[in-house]
Amino acid sequence: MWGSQRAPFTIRGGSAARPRWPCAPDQDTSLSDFCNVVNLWPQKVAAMFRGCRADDMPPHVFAAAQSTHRCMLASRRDRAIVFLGRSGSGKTSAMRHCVWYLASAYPAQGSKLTPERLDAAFDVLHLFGSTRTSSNKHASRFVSLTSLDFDGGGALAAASVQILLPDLRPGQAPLRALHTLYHGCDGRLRRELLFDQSPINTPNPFMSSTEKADAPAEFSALKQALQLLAVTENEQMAIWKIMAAICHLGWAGAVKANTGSGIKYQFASAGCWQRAARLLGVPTEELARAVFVTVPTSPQPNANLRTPSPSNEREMSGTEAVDAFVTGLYNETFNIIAALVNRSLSTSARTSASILLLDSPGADNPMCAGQQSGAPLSKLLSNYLQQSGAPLSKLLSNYLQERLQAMFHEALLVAPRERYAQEGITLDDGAEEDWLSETVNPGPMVELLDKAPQNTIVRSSQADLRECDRRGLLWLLDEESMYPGSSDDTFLERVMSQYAAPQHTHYLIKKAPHARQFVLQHLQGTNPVLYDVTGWVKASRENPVTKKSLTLLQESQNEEIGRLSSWARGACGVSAWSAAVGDASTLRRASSIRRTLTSGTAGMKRRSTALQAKFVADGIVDTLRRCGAAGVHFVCCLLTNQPTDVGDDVNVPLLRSQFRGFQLLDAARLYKQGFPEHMPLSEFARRYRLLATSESSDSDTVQQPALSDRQVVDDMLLTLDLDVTSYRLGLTQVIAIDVFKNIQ
Ligand SMILES: Nc1ncnc2c1ncn2[C@@H]1O[C@H](COP(=O)(O)OP(=O)(O)OP(=O)(O)O)[C@@H](O)[C@H]1O
Repeated sequence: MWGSQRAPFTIRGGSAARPRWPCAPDQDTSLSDFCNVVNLWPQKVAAMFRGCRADDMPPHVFAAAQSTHRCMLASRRDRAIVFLGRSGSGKTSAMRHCVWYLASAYPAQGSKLTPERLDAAFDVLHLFGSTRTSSNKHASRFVSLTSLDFDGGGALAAASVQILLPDLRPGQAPLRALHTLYHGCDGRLRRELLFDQSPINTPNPFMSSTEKADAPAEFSALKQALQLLAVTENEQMAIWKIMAAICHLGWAGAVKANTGSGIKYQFASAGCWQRAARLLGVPTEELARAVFVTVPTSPQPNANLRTPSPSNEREMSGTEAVDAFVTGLYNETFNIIAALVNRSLSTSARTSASILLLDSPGADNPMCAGQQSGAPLSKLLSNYLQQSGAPLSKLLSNYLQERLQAMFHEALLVAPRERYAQEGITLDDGAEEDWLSETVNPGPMVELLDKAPQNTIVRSSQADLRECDRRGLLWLLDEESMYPGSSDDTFLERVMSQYAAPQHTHYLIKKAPHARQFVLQHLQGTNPVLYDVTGWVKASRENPVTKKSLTLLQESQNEEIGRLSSWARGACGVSAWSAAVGDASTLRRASSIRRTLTSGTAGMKRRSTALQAKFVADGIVDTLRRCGAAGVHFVCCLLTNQPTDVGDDVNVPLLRSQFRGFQLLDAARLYKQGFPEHMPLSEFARRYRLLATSESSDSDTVQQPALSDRQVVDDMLLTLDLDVTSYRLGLTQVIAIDVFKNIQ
């Protein structure tokens, strides 16, 4: 069921069949329409797109992949597709559809990069890197930057996946892979992983007890996928052992030890502790030391001292230490998985340009997860304020969504207008004021979150000084985490005094009635999220216990575990990301993000969790910018229902709020009323002079300076008898809508 072809936002029959619509506002050639993605047999659907003209393509996510491939081939430059949308709206699925389409439409002869292998790679990554939330059963917990590298003929020759900002904490949200392993592994493996000795009646904070029935099938599918990726039995066993150790540490728990002097912690269950140590291949004492030794026994420092010093060792309880250690172990496992996936996808083939696909955890709003369709916003907000607020990790993923929305705003709303202004063309679309308004611009929210402190102050007034002193929330959090006298309350106080009423940014942030809570109006106020800052100051610095897990794994007496963890580090460089080994363009990109993370301020702030999110976002935006002004395509995925909606009817208020939040109508209006195609005058004259029969098409006239070019092109356009409303002649460019492709 397709939306009508040229109408920009057509939604047809959005009821039961499929509740989500990926659409692709494509900057280069056409603005793809909204559509219902109906999973007809994908091969049949894919066949409709191969070799199809841009304007003949039905609105589908395959069209985004096809036109991006065409642009990449024509320009010989990297191109990118960015998937935007709220959590559960289908970004990951749409990204996987694009990868599947490109792998099956453009295979290189004899290449191992089959659609099945790529599918297996994403199955594995998403099984290890997703968790269950109220809006999505399999919500991604990491950013993936997939690079599909094509040879000169446009065939897929290599691929890689960079993993950024993994937010995988078994103590906070049960992770799918642990659940699948524990409930899905068979008798013999179960004994080897010592699960037969586990205290089944003791609750385990790292595992959920729901939906056990699917686990065996899911586990055997996981093993098959790993096999397809050429992960050996020994490597698989090493991974299972680390994960089983995490489960045993969950049962082991922590208690205060009776030492007489100061506070000390130890494992509550000696049996589970020993089993975890056995599986990891480390001495039991070594394991206990790694987990508990940094938990301080000294009294609290004087609260009045504000001398900078890393402070997250303060007040760490035994349970927090176990959580931090397990988080480190799980992240190392995920790092190993990403390195194995990349080993299986990398090739030594020469490549000429790439398509980058960016998928990230979607903007999340717990308020919407529990809403009834059509309820007034004020009612929702007051219900919502009774709930518990979102943690720091949610703020960091919502921050990345704001950065990506800012890119969308820049590419589809700001850049075209700047081009019209430079070319001396006025556009009467009646939206000038809306567009300039701060409230429909993601910029102020991004500034509120990440504005860097200014060292050099040139001021003329007190107001200037205040403005210079203002720094983003992430920077404030970093500063507070450095001072012994600071707390979550002092952090919130500083944020409120800098940004809430009576400051001019008051429309972006509000204090909530409960202590330590505030609301941020994400995505132009369409996605208000309630945050609770409890524990943020501590969480904003890397926990030293988390790092201990890597050392322990590298020193493991289990040869395979030691080898894999050292190799994965070597292959991937730093913990926050993983890249392919082998392909030059991928390495270039990976190392450019690594440079962003390790040099300058980012390098100095590498222990700051909050600021690392900013620097990773900077790296992603830089990488995408290298694809050029028209090189980034956006696929916006829309949620049509909330999990709690009754029936299958489309939730219209929800849909409207996403349209506003993603600025889709503004972008469509500008596209329709503006002139999205543009070409330098000389290029136009060179390309089309044979079609124009006037004298001006004489070859030597094309060499004349800019003014003559303009005359030449003017004559040509008249000779070509084009609709005068479909183009404008700028100072240096012809800008047009639906012209270039029609006169070929
Ligand atoms: N076009 C579609 N039609 C119907 N269901 C879909 C469609 N696309 C995705 N889904 C289903 O919706 C659910 C959420 O999809 P997905 O995980 O891709 O969302 P997401 O936007 O990546 O979420 P998150 O940001 O939380 O990772 C999955 O169960 C998926 O199978």
